[in-house]
Amino acid sequence: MSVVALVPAAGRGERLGYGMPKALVPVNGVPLLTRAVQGLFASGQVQHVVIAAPPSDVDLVHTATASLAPVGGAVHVLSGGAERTDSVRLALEHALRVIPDTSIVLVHDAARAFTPPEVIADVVAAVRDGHDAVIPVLPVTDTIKQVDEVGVVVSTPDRAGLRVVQTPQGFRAETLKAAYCSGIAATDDAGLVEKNGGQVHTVPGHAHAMKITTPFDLAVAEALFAGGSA
Ligand SMILES: Nc1ccn([C@@H]2O[C@H](COP(=O)(O)OP(=O)(O)OP(=O)(O)O)[C@@H](O)[C@H]2O)c(=O)n1
Ligand SMILES: C[C@](O)(CO)[C@H](O)COP(=O)(O)O
Repeated sequence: MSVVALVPAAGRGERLGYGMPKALVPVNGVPLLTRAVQGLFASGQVQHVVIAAPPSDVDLVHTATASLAPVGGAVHVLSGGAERTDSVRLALEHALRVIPDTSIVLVHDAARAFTPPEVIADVVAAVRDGHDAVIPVLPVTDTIKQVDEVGVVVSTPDRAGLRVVQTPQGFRAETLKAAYCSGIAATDDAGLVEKNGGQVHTVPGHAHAMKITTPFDLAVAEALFAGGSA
């Protein structure tokens, strides 16, 4: 039975503004996507990685990542979609078609390139333990306000019950397939499972699993990972 990681990597990276697709942006010489795939395989739990690549760079991504797979595993590359959810859907369909023994599916943003392999292994372990859907989370450290359309505060939710959500998000393959067949929308994959009536379990995330979104995030990553690792 295979653990397959889907890696949505087709975003344009407009908020980063680097002038190339964000997944290909190097941090200290190594592209974010390469780092993300290396982390998945370093967890020791993942056999196959399916990358939804920027449509203009499918061949380049294939060449850059093919050799990262361990013996018995493989990296698959396809063209991503217009939105993140389209990219994940395409990668999931590909995985279920070409890797028939897929039992556990991870969905992991290329933009979370520095996620520690231990977090990835913890997510897989929790799915193996019987949870249908598992997400890594961190506590919220700022006070959060809900505001209306003109910026006036409406309420202050109790942050004790709030969590920041990271990836990889892990699923029983059948659970994720059912969620994507439901036709509902959400900003993360576990949100689809939740809206489809499923239960989502949490495990501790890690600060290094931050999503590289802005130039500030990139500068933090370059400083933290200068010379290899923090
Ligand atoms: N059509 C898309 C959009 C996003 N992603 C991926 O989803 C992850 C999370 O998206 P985000 O960090 O928001 O990336 P971008 O969409 O590239 O960012 P921006 O909104 O700034 O353009 C990234 O790994 C990104 O490559 C994708 O595969 N396909
Ligand atoms: C999946 C995700 O990374 C969890 O935090 C996040 O929802 C992706 O957000 P995006 O900015 O819409 O890509």
